[in-house]
Amino acid sequence: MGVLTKKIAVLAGDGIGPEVCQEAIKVLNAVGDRFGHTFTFDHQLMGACAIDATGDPLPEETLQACFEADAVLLGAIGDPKYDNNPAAKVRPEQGLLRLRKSLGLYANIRPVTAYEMLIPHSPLKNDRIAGADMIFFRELTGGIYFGEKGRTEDGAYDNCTYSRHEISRIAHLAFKAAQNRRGKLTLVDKANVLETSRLWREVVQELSPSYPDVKVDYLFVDNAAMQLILNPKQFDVILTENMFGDILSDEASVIAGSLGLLPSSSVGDAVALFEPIHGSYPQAKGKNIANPIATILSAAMMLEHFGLLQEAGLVRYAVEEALDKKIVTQDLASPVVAYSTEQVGTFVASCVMGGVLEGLHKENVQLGMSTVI
Ligand SMILES: NC(=O)c1ccc[n+]([C@@H]2O[C@H](COP(=O)([O-])OP(=O)(O)OC[C@H]3O[C@@H](n4cnc5c(N)ncnc54)[C@H](O)[C@@H]3O)[C@@H](O)[C@H]2O)c1
Ligand SMILES: CC(C)[C@H](C(=O)O)[C@@H](O)C(=O)O
Ligand SMILES: [Mg+2]
Repeated sequence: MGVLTKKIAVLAGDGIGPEVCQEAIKVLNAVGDRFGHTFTFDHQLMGACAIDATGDPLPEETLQACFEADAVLLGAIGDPKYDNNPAAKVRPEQGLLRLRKSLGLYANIRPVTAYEMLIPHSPLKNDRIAGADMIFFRELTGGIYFGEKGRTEDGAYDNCTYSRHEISRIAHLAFKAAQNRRGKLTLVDKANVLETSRLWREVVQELSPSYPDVKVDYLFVDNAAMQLILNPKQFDVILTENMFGDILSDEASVIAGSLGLLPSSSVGDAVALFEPIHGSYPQAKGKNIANPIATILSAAMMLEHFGLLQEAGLVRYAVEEALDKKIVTQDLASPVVAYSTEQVGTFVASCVMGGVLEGLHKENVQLGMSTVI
C-alpha cells in the first residue's frame, strides 16, 4: 500500500466526544507523519451542539460533508437536558439514527477483547475471561429503532420490523467474518417470542449451507446475556438485531475492562463510520478524565478500512503498550495512578511515532484483519 491522502469528516459531538476525538486525531496524525500519509479533518456539528447552533441534530451541511469524506469519525452525542426531558421534540439521538440511515450503515461491528494485562483487575472470574475474543455484528438501520412509533390516548408503541433483505445482507458479512476467524457464528434472538426473531433464524438457517466451514448456533437473548459473563470464550462472531446488539455490547465491555475501550465500525452502502461504542458520558465532560482508547481503536479500524493494516497494527500495539505500562485513565487506574485523556493519547501517539515495527504482535495484525470488510 503506497502513501494515501484521506479526508475524514469529524463529528465530535457532545460531552466527552470532542476530548476523545482530539486524541484519536493526534494518533492519526502520528500515523500520517510516520508513514507519509495525509489525513485531513473536516469538523462538523452533530448532536446536542448542532441543535443549539442550528435547531437540527444533523444539519444538511454535516450530512453532505460525510458523503464527501473517505470516512467519518464520530465521538458521541447526547445531553442530559434531552435525556431528562421525555417531551423534547428534537433530540440528539435522532441525528445519529438519521445519519446511520442516510449513510446506509446497516452493519455495526464491535470487537471485544479481554486484554491480558487488565484481567487481574476484572470483577469477572479471571480464568473464564482470559483469552475471550469476540466480535458483534449488530444490525444498525432496522428493527425497533426505526419502526413506526407514537402515542395513543394513554399509551405508546414502537414497532419492530425486519425484511429478509435487511437480515441477509448483514448475515453474509457475519458469516464471512466467522470464516476469517474461528469459524463460529452465534445468532442471538428471541425466537421463542418474537416473529422478527423467527425470521432472523429462518434466514440464517437458509444461508448456513453456503458457509459449510462456519458452525452456527442459536441463543435466546436472555440466555446470551448470562453466557457472556459466565463463559465468554464460547463466542466468536455474534450476529444480532439492533437493540439486542446495543445492550449486549455494553455488557461485553465489562469483559474488556471498561466501556471506554470498545471501538466500532459501521459499514454499508456508502462511506464508513467509526465511533466508540460509549456515549457522551456527560459527568466527565471537560474534565480530561475520559478514556480515549475506544476512539483511538475506532481510528485503527478506520486505518484497516483504508487498507493500512500495518499502520492499524501499530496503533493497536501502542494501545497495548499504554495498558502494559499502566498509562491509563481513571476507569482502569485502580490501584495505579490515573493519567488524563490527553496524556493517554499523547503516549499512544508517541509510541506510534517511535514504536519498532518488528515489535508488532502478530496476533494484533491478524485481529485487525479479521475486522476488515
Ligand atoms: N453513539 C453515541 O453517541 C451514544 C452511545 C451511547 C449513549 N449515548 C448518549 O450518551 C448520553 C449518556 O448516556 P449514558 O450515561 O447512558 O452512557 P455513556 O456511555 O455515556 O456512559 C455510561 C458510563 O460508562 C462509562 N464510560 C463511558 N464512556 C467512557 C469513557 N470514554 N471513559 C471512561 N468511562 C466511560 C462511565 O462510567 C459512564 O458513566 C446519553 O445522552 C445517551 O443517549 C450516545
Ligand atoms: C445513542 C443511541 C441512539 C445509540 C444506539 O442505541 O444505537 C448508542 O447507544 C450506541 O450504542 O451507539
Ligand atoms: Mg449503546
